[in-house]
Amino acid sequence: MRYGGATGTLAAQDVNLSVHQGEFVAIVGPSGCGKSTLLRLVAGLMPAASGTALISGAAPKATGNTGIAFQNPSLLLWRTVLQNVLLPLEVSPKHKAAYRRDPAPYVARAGRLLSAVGLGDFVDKHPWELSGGMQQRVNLVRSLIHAPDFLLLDEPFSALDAFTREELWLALQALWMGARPTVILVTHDLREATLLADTVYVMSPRPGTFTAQHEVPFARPRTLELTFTPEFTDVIHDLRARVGGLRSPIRAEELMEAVS
Ligand SMILES: Nc1ncnc2c1ncn2[C@@H]1O[C@H](COP(=O)(O)OP(=O)(O)OP(=O)(O)O)[C@@H](O)[C@H]1O
Repeated sequence: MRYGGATGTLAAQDVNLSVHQGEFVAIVGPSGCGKSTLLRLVAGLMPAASGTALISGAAPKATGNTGIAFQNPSLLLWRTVLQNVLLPLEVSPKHKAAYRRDPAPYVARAGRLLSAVGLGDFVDKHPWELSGGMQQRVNLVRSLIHAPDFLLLDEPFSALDAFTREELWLALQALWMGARPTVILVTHDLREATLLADTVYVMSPRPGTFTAQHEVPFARPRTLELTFTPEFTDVIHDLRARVGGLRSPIRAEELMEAVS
């Protein structure tokens, strides 16, 4: 994928990824390496300069039952929280007819999901009345409202405090174990990737390509306690070495000189 024409930024190159139905994949890598670009291609939001993304053998848009929660919540300011969450149902080929006929079961599901993420009292608020972390939770719920078969998540927990984030990890794990959607999660958090994923892929700096693939060996359901065990931290250290070796270093001394 290249942005801005033939001489523009080459964001991702030679990216080959096969995800099995029901698999949970996490993608980690240094900032700006092309992770979000890959998700946009898989979501069918833009065409690749070369190569293809296929979901069950078809172009991404044709599948119609994908849930997307990207980094910036992009909620519609004039709609309430509930109306924002219900938005995918207005366009989902699988659900829009049933939703128009009888919205009540969908509204009930939205209410349950919002309560589950601690937003039960905010259904009638507008996005500008919410904190950044609350908006991110609405964004996540919106991606789940139509019970997607395929879920694309781009740092969906990044604006949350550590405790809420951990709770939502467990909620997402429970949801995945129940409904078994296929998930691609982009994250900077190696603990999050290792807790949630079957397979963690490491991306190189831009132009991004996969440099390592790590199968996570732990049985589910995985607990937060697991993340503090030596076996788990061994995996984190291994991933950290692979990602850390790829990052462009931040030079603390130069930074201090520059600001002084
Ligand atoms: N719309 C765009 N137009 C031009 N260049 C872009 C655009 N979007 C992304 N890029 C460039 O493509 C490269 C990859 O960006 P991308 O957002 O995919 O990275 P990322 O790995 O998701 O980064 P981060 O982890 O910091 O969110 C970056 O160099 C970025 O500047």
